[in-house]
Amino acid sequence: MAPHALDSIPTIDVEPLVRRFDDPGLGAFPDVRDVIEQLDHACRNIGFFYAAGHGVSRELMDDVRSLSHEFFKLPDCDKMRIKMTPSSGYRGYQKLGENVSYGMHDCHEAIDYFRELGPEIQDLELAKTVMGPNQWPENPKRFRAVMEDYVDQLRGLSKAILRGVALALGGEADTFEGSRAGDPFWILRVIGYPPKDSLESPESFGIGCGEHTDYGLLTLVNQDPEIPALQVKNCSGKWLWADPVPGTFVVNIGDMLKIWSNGTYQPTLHRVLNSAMDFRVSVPFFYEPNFDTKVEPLSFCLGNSKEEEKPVVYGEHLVKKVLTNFA
Ligand SMILES: O=C(O)CCC(=O)C(=O)O
Ligand SMILES: [Fe+2]
Repeated sequence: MAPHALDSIPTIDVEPLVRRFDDPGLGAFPDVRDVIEQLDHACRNIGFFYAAGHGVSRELMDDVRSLSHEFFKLPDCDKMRIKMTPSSGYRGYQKLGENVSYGMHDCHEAIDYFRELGPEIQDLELAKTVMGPNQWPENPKRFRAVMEDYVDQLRGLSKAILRGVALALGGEADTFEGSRAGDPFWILRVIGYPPKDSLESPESFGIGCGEHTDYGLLTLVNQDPEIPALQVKNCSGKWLWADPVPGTFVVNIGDMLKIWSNGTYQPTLHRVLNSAMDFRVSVPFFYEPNFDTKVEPLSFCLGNSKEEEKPVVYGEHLVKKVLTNFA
């Protein structure tokens, strides 16, 4: 079935899925079935939705963003103490304009955190590019503890949402667990976008983050309220605003879900515009497959599309993207 162009991004109350996620009969509850239907509709037709009823407290979501604002206000010399370099495994702080999307410089500054890899993965040649401990700033003092708690909670939430996605695709609830994504890689990006009037050349720097799809499984974005910035391209090519809805996450699917679903669920192009008068913080959390997993169409999705999706090893896809993301 060809996707149907939506004119707005749906909101899904995922509460029944989160509350019952460990129940062996998950897919049989009427309230969960209702969520699954909505997930299927959103993932087929736009690849984006707002998640409400997710159980992560407003206080924690707000704290993550306000600590990020505090960090970005520090003098450059303090921020550069946790500078990202190839030898830091591309973990750490990047100045304004260093990040690149499809060859274009993005107008943002950011800190990247990646899951630290276990000994079995560290021996893989491929893993060497992104190896290394994460770099935590000395200030704000609570930064590390809050971000680590946040990552733990978002891992749990992503796993619950993916059980719903697996059921929506017609598989077992644990399809994205075990050797597929049971030991998931993850990325946390703490991003700061400058206000429009601070830009030397708003024409060339108006793009906070160029048009792209996300490369993993599921992304959960926690964005500042009241600053419209994120835009999503629907399947008729129209840009829709993903305006902030306080207390919700903007959730979108990534390239790996396209392969596993054999094209049934499409990752959607999106971008960020720096058109606001205020400094904007957004903190996307990327929930990914296991680092060494070969991602290939699920058996029950074979035949869904005219052309079968080609398999990729997730870690290879990640490393390729990381190496082209920096100036
Ligand atoms: O800033 C945002 O809201 C989203 C950023 C984004 O799309 C990304 O980092 O992949
Ligand atoms: Fe993105």
